[in-house]
Amino acid sequence: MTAPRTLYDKIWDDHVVDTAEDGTCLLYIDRHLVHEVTSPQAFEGLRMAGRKVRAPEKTIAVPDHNVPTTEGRDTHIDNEESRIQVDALDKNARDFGIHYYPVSDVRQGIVHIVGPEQGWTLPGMTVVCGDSHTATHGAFGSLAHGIGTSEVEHVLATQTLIQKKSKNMKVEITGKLPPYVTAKDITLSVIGATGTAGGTGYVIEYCGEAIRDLSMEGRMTVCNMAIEGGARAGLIAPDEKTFAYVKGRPHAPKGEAWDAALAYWKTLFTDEGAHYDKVITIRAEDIAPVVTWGTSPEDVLPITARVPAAADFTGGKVGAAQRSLEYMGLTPGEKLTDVAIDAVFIGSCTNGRIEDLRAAAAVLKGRKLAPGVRGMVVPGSGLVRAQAEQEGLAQIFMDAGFEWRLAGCSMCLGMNPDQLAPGERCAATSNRNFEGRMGRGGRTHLMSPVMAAAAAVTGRLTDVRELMAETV
Ligand SMILES: CC(C)[C@H](C(=O)O)[C@@H](O)C(=O)O
Ligand code: SF4
Repeated sequence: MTAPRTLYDKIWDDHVVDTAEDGTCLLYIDRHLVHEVTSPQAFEGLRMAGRKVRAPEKTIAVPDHNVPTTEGRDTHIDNEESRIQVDALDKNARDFGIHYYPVSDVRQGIVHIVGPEQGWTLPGMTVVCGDSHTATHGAFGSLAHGIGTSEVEHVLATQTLIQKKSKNMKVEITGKLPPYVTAKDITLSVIGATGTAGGTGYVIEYCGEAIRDLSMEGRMTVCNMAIEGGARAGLIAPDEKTFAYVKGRPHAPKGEAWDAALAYWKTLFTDEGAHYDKVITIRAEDIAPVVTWGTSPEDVLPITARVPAAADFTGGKVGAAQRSLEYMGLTPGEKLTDVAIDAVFIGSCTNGRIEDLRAAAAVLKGRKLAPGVRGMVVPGSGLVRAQAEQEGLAQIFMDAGFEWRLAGCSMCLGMNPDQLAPGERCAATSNRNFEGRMGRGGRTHLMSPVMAAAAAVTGRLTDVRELMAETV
């Protein structure tokens, strides 16, 4: 009998090619996702060394960060730096013969939305990308994490990665989520409880009834933010929902290969009695719709709370809270629901999938954006966009006064024309509220799609449960 193993242990063991004396391993990589920002030097390195991409059939590229989300971007991008990066990806994809979804392709979108959608992300795989939110793919029970540009080159050239194993952490969410409390509230609440360094050195496995109850899209939202809690990766054991989601996707196995894959995937769970180095348990019933008030994703509070004072904190956090409050332009003691907003952003790899858009549209149906508030909905991929149009969601957003955009990272980070003006305050469904993240001087409050939609209607941070208790 082998010792009981965690899900992470199993995936790790199945990918080790070689182990050095100090425990460092060479891991085989099953999928390498590539975007325009972190790949140009890596491809340049290959060119200079006269090397090829080792496994072009396992390498998938898509431009997402720098692309404008308005029409015309397939023929021209105004910003020179963005244009150079997108053009370089076009050329590298062609020259090295990897899979590619250019902006003109309806399948283009945010890399972490495209991978699962196209069936590139499968249970039990190792998935890497030069991007921290690669953690998203862990929702399938795959070991997925971000890598740096020199590692991107290493994976391109060898299809392997040098890694040290992390420790195991279990985050269990017991019980059932209350109404209007979502996957986003789970993941933000976990970070609120553990802090942005709480997961440092760990791979988190999320489990428990509330996680099992989530759809695949909700599970992706949870794993997406594992990195915001400092973890190397987030994982959820695959189950029938996972298999149903994957089945029939363009790059999922078919026929006998499917049966063989399924038999393996069913072994991907943590054995009874396996050891976790750290365990955190949260009751789903205790999770409220939350928003962030500060400039770190750990600055999380229930929407029913008031803006904290720096003095409420201890140690280094006192100064950090003071700076956050100043940057965010907030007054201690003010009710969060009294904080007025200027903009609403619905999108990103955290919450830019079809279920997110359905949830936001259900709140916005028959309602309008508050006067003076600008709203933008940016689907996570061209296919999500097409689906939302077909279901009539796009019309609901436009009727409410939102701009309906093309797919990309958009406002989530200020690398493209979608940005906040200095001082503008935004209710956002993305994952980072850092200073200047959405544009210089811009202020970001992170929340779920239903909470962002509720804020859009009232023009201030809002408890979606109260809004939905009113009749339209
Ligand atoms: C640009 C990219 C390297 C970056 C990341 O790694 O996460 C971005 O996606 C982000 O969300 O900040
Ligand atoms: S949507 Fe935001 S978080 Fe996700 S990859 Fe793009 S920039 Fe990073």
